[in-house]
Amino acid sequence: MATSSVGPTLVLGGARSGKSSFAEKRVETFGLPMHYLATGRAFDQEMRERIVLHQAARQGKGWTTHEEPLELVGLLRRINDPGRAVLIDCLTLWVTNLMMEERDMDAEFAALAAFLPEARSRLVFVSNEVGLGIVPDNRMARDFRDHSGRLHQIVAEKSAEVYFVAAGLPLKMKG
Ligand SMILES: Nc1nc2c(ncn2[C@@H]2O[C@H](COP(=O)(O)OP(=O)(O)OP(=O)(O)O)[C@@H](O)[C@H]2O)c(=O)[nH]1
Repeated sequence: MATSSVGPTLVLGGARSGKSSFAEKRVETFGLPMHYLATGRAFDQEMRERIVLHQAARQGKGWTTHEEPLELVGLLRRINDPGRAVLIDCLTLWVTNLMMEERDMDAEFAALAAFLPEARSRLVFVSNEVGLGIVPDNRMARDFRDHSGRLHQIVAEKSAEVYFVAAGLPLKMKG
């Protein structure tokens, strides 16, 4: 089975850094049917409003939306096709959701790492860089920071391109 000749892209950045819109524009340049894989969950009114705004921003631009908070690898496998671009927004919320469900993080990350070399779709992952501040004072936040950092290293190692976005400006770190 043919794999995409272009490896994944990873786009990291802080909250409201512009990482998602940079990633969306990147996907639009591929000239492929565009799939948006949302890992976010509308757990409160604020998040519901944010999601509605994101959906409105994508409206009419040819995106197909998939909502999958947990089974990221399963969905990526189901829509795996060299004629598609898939934007995964975002890994951070996937980590949050896995932690809430007390999933085996090592097993989940290993499954993603195993899938990436077989990926046929053109993949762009978005994630929050959460490790730059002071050490969080509670265990769960420290675990979240550590899981996110580990996952970023795994995905970056398998990616063809890695960007860091700050203040709307992308810095290319790999590729
Ligand atoms: N369930 C669901 N979630 C969505 C949808 N569209 C966007 N989202 C989620 O909204 C999240 C982004 O929310 P924001 O808080 O506005 O983004 P941000 O990280 O602060 O901002 P940027 O730095 O610009 O990315 C993404 O991680 C998605 O998972 C959708 O159609 N359905």
